[in-house]
Amino acid sequence: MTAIDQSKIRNFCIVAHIDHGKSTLADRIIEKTGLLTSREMQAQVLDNMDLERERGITIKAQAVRTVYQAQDGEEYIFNLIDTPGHVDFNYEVSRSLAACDGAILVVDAAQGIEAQTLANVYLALDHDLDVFPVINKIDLPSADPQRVIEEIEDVIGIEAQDAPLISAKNGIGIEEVLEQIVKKIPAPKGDPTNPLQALIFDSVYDSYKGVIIFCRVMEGTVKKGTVIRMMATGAREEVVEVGYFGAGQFIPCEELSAGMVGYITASIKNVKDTAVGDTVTDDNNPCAVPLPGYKKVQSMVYCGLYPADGSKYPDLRDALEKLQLNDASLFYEPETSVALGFGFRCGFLGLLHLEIIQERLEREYNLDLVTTAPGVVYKVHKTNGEVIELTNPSNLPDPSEIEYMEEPVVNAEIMVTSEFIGSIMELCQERRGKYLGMEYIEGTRALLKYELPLNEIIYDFFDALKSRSRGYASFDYDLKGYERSNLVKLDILINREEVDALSFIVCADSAYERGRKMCEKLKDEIPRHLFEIPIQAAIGGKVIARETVKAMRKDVLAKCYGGDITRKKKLLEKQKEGKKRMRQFGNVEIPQKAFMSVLKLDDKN
Ligand SMILES: Nc1nc2c(ncn2[C@@H]2O[C@H](COP(=O)(O)OP(=O)(O)OP(=O)(O)O)[C@@H](O)[C@H]2O)c(=O)[nH]1
Repeated sequence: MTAIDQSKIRNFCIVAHIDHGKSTLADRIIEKTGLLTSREMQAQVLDNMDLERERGITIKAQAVRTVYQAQDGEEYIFNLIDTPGHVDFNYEVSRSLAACDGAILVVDAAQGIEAQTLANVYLALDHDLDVFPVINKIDLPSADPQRVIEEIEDVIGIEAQDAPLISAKNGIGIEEVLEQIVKKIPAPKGDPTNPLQALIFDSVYDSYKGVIIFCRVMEGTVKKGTVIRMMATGAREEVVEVGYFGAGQFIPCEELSAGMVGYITASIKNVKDTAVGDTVTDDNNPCAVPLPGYKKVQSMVYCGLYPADGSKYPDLRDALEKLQLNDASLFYEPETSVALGFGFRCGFLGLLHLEIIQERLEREYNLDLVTTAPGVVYKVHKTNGEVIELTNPSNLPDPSEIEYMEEPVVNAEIMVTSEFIGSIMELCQERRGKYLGMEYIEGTRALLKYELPLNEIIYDFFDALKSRSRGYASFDYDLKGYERSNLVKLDILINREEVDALSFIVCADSAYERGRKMCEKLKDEIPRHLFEIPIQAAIGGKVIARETVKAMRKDVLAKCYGGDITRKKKLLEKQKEGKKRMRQFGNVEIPQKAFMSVLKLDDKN
């Protein structure tokens, strides 16, 4: 097969605020375009595809190739690269954008620009992508496309007068979007005869093929037999297959050359070797420098994961190992807790990432988990000059050994309608936010800029934001760096014994308040026992708050007058079920929910 004409390739992504219709538009684009160019059809690549179909690969690809027959009579290859839609994955988003030459900006015709629209579009413009807007959901009665066009021009400053007005849901205006992709997104550049330089923007593990690298070739050519080297990780392997992904399957091809997007397999065993953002080069003819922008992923949020049933520890270890095969940003190491026994300290990109992993462990691996409160990474500067990165509050050195501590802070942008500005500012203030400024957009909405400590937003900030703005606020943030702060460790004592898994780090100014609320929460969560249970919050041995769970005999059958044995059985079963989720600590049983209770302390929620 002869090389593909670079001028007929378009590499792009779709950026949008959540729910503005990105996935629906992507589906429509794929639906209205073909799988192969007419020349490829004759070459019978389809034989290879059946093989893939038999194996039933169901990996969701980060990049889909389709072929569009344009109005100028030419065939264009579209590579649609997916970008994750959540701030937790901002780095992955930036690498996906770096693999594109242009972006479609989808904006909801009724809602207009939102915080994520701005964050994503600025990210795309930062990567020098050509961005063109599309107004979606024009079928909605509340749609006001003209207002949204003006908003895009005023706020973002890009031309929007000829933006296609579409309904992705009803398939209206899609043809115009396809034509604009051809006209407004530039063809890729790069020389196929240069040394290989390809950007990894995603990789997935397949038990049969090994790691499948999704990449954009910037310079040079890669084919079966090329010995490739990942420049940052140093991994080296011979290429087994190259190809692209289309119509739900992997389609092998002869080579990937400059400007193309596709996949490479090379019997690599671990996604850790193929880090997102790394550069693939030819080991025998390497490029001079790697592509810019590579960053090692860093966990932002840590928590302890423990099996509810201690005997399931090996199962949890196996499950984490399997998940990590496919998720290089998941970190874990064994730890022990006095309260919870053997488990793991795990690191995540953010709370959403944590929730996804927790959910997968529970659903796919059938594990009952106890999760300790998530926390951020603190930097502890000790008096002897040593700096510790603290991921588990229990490991905090003795206060006499601490010179000072630092915590991560973020730059946050909150978009909100004017009537809620007051209550959102109040919320940011409560969360130790530093006000940076405010911009009005279209008169009725404002973009608030705050600097906030990360540990104030990983808990219930998003929920609080939503409830205080009746769902109207949207939010985006970026890690800024570390700042010195007056922090203390708050310990919780139940029945006069410290429960290490409940300790957390908190700003000294709000320690009293947090301690009090925490005790109140725990009082509600911990069931009554045969004896009285004091719940105390303490800093460095000094008790600052106390609640008591009164003694009571718990008789679940008390409600069952009459002799309905099935009903009794059901209740006893239910109680047994509840038991599994409890942790025995000393004489006290603590339900799993209690360990997460530090998360929801906002009164106004
Ligand atoms: N009325 C109307 N609804 C639409 C249109 N396009 C998408 N939707 C709906 O809007 C919702 C969100 O659409 P998605 O395509 O999932 O949005 P998204 O931006 O991909 O959202 P995330 O995947 O959550 O980031 C879905 O319920 C769609 O059915 C449209 O043109 N008109």
